[in-house]
Amino acid sequence: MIEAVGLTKRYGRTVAVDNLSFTVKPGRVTGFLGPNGAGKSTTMRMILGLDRPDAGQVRIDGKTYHQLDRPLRTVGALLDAKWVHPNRSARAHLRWLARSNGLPNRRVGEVLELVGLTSVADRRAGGFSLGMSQRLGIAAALLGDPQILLFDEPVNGLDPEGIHWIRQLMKRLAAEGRTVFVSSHLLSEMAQTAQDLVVVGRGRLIAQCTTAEFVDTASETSVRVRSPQLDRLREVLLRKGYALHVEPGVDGNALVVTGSVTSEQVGEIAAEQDVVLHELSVRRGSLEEAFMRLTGDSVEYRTDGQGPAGPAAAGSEDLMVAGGVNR
Ligand SMILES: Nc1ncnc2c1ncn2[C@@H]1O[C@H](COP(=O)(O)OP(=O)(O)OP(=O)(O)O)[C@@H](O)[C@H]1O
Repeated sequence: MIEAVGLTKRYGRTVAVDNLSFTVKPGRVTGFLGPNGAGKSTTMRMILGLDRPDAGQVRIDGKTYHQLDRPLRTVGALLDAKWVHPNRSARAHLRWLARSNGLPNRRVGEVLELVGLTSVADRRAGGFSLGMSQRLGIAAALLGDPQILLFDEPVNGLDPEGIHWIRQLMKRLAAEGRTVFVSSHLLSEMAQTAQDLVVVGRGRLIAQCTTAEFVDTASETSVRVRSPQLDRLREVLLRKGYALHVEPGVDGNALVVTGSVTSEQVGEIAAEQDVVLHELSVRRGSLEEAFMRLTGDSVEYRTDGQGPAGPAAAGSEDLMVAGGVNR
């Protein structure tokens, strides 16, 4: 369990992390999401005692990192995959880490096997591809068999096979009852991996909830309907005040009904009017859509030429409180 309370970190005039409180539970993968510069790496560094908070605190199983007797046995982290002496082999690097942390040498062979690096373990780590370096970083994080794992952007630059491997590994570690906290920009990746989310913007908490709650509250669900009597259905729905648009498709035109609408409502209206339906499907919003909606105003640098945006939008927070996302 990781618990942050009022965590704050300033660099000169920049407030990198601003009164941030959240909890990361065991047995689940928790995604740490936020736009560039939102304070994710700074938060991870404070969890690991690498940066000192200006205010607030963060505890790992009730203790600060510096209070842990054997830190590597409690918490393992992948922060920077290239943090390894380039002339050392993967095995030598892990042996050195094991020795300096009082961990048994046999763990080196075990973690090399676990991350699939056994066959290249005696090669110079400096010649490793990014994917191999990520695996070595993960081997180092797992060396002390910790119950808590932190991964900062673990899938950055990886090919689909590497991404799939990391996704499965994180799920397995959580299924073993460990606490897995992982930051990423890749929303579709997080949607497939994380059960819980901590979402930040400009150092402040935007939401802490399950991934499903986040998507449901912050993005729009719509109903798609196809019918040989589409014009008639469209007319009735418009008369009843539904918002909709026509969507051309390979299987003919469809109506997409938006707003607070259920497939039951659309289906019943069609039945009342004796309109034959060929399709009635619900489309859920994506994590990406929800994320853009809630973090849109807290993006530090934009590509629309407007430069730095204002502080984390009060509007976003209103939306969350209203929707009950922020717990
Ligand atoms: N050592 C530092 N000195 C000065 N400013 C810093 C330092 N580290 C981070 N910052 C600033 O603090 C803010 C948060 O940065 P941080 O790297 O924690 O964000 P992030 O969410 O991890 O971003 P990214 O997704 O781009 O990695 C940014 O404005 C950044 O420029």
